[in-house]
Amino acid sequence: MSSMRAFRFMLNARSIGIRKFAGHTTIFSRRGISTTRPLLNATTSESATRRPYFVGTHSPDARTLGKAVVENNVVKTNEHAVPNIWLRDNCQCKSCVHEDTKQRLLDTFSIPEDISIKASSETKDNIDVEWSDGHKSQYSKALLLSAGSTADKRARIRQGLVDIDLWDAPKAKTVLRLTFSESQEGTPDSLVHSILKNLRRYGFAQIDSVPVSPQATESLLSRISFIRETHYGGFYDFTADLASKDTAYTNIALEAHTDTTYFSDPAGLQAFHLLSHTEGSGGQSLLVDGFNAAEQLLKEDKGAYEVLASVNVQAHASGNEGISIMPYKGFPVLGHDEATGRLLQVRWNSSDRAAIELPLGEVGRWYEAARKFDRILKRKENEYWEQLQPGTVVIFDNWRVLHGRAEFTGKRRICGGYINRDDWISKFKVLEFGQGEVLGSLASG
Ligand SMILES: C[N+](C)(C)CCCC[C@H](N)C(=O)O
Ligand SMILES: O=C(O)CCC(=O)C(=O)O
Repeated sequence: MSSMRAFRFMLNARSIGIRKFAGHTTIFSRRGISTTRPLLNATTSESATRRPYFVGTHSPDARTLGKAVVENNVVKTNEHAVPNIWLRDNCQCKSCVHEDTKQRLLDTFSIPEDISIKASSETKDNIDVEWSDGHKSQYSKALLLSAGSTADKRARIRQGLVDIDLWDAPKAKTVLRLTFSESQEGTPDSLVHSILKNLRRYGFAQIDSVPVSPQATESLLSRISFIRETHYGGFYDFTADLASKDTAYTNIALEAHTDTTYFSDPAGLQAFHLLSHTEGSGGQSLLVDGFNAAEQLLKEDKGAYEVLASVNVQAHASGNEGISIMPYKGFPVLGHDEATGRLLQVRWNSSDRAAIELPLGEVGRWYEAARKFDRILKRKENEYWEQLQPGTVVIFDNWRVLHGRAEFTGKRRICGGYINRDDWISKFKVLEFGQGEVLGSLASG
């Protein structure tokens, strides 16, 4: 008897139903609704299809192994037939894809449902086909092998997956610091690429010798991508004056957190440049590698990790007059790529947290798991403290690295900006992999 059937058998006659969702089982009975612990080990359909969660420090293997061939007018990648509709829809010729915009010109659903290959041939690197509707297409074998490979391999270029280094405080201190330089055209691409490589590998980058001005800081950030407008404005230059009704605009200590958990799409990058701090002291900056903390939690308490990966939490920004910003749905603290199981995002902000999306009687499970994560985040060896100095810009991946600050006295002025996740990953992967490889992976990634 399967474990699910055994589970159903175990339930008494009064249960009027079971609903499984996201690994949880909710029992509807005359006594009301209760949600059991996630079915971590049961072979239920959801958990069987959900990929195991992992943090992922190694990028997927770039080699596209195996072979792509055409036999009897059937294109195959590693012995699997490639559906004709997909092949025809992904013809890359100039009449099917706009040469400049790279957008599909072909009307996908004008393709006959019974489209077939009338003639075909292959060379070392390509497969050529003539379709039953007379159209001719060519496909690189690399594209076909990539399209037939694992979800993680297909995500490599799309998500800019490169090897990453998890770090604690001692390790963070060894990360190569970068030095600002500027040519006529502004910050050279080589420096931008170095900044983005550090951001992708470590989740943060420190750039020294930046001119101590909002203008130079904004110019540097804009070389990565455009700065995101929010209810705080765009490029920010702030101090402890509650100009915006958020504790960042005060002098109190802020524990390690990620920003903008109240946005459906939290800011991708955040940057700080301390412009001045006079008539007082304190305000040290804190960075914590959320992916390193997640890895530690996964090793120490898999159940707690699963809870933080599966229970959605709401957040809000409600300080400013007439504003109460919340995401369109709740999101888990540990966000994963459903296709691969890879950790993609840490959303952690106790100040801005709103509802926990569990039946009220069940929320203890979330607090228990969150407390364990909080303890890991607050381990001294995980806390990288640095007193920012004018001239140093720190940029960090707000989807991975948490930040905070010590309380301070006196007048402290910081400028910086947010950059969207999709925009900085776009810039990174084009610089890292090259435009050709990025565009070449669109159909298969
Ligand atoms: C815009 N600036 C960075 C100055 C302040 C942003 C406040 C962010 C807020 N505390 C949060 O955790 O999302
Ligand atoms: O003032 C600082 O150093 C950090 C403020 C902060 O955490 C934020 O703006 O999100």
